[in-house]
Amino acid sequence: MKQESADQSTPPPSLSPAPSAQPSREDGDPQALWIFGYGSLVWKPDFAYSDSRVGFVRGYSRRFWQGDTFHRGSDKMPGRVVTLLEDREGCTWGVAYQVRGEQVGEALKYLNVREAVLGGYDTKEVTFYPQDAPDQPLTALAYVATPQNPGYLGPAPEEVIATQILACRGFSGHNLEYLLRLADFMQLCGPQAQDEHLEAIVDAVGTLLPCSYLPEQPLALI
Ligand SMILES: N[C@@H](CCC(=O)N[C@@H](CS)C(=O)NCC(=O)O)C(=O)O
Repeated sequence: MKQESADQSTPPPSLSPAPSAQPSREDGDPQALWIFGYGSLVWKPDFAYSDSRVGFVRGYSRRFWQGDTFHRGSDKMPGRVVTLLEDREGCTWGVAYQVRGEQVGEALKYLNVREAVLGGYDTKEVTFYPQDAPDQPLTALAYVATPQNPGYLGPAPEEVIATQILACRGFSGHNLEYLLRLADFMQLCGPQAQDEHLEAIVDAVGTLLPCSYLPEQPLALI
């Protein structure tokens, strides 16, 4: 699933902040960039940033349809991680991180390895709506695994996805941790943030692990 690393140390021209899409910046930093996270980036960005906002993107649904043979799985037992599926009715909650100045190149260089080279993700421009100011949308960069990438697994019944998640681990930890940290984030976002696909997989995990207790309250993992 490894991809040739493209030179992604500078943002695509289309992401040069358009004045209408970006709040005014005190220092007029032309290199400021927003990066939208909706999977592990939600709890583990692992790059320096200047600001972060909880919010959502419209027109996409989150799905555990990307295979992962490095972070949460292996070549023999690929784990499942999330990608975005274009869906006119879809809405996906996550976190947008603002990187500025030298942070931009450092973040893009790091994410190119973590997401593109190791994860099979491509970059895509999305419109992000901050939870606290949905009338002031931001242009952001998202990492999306398309069906054309070699690690793409595609749709499967949530029970099958849960079974796969329970059986896999990789260099970043168990696939179940990935699922539960994302579920925790969604619980913290509040009742307006729903993700039926994620909830169905967590429920299926609870059914498959009758001995385990999945608390109603967030696990406070993040
Ligand atoms: N691009 C999505 C998904 C990112 C994601 O989960 N990528 C995997 C790569 S396959 C990763 O970084 N995993 C690190 C981990 O599982 O701790 C996001 O914005 O969060």
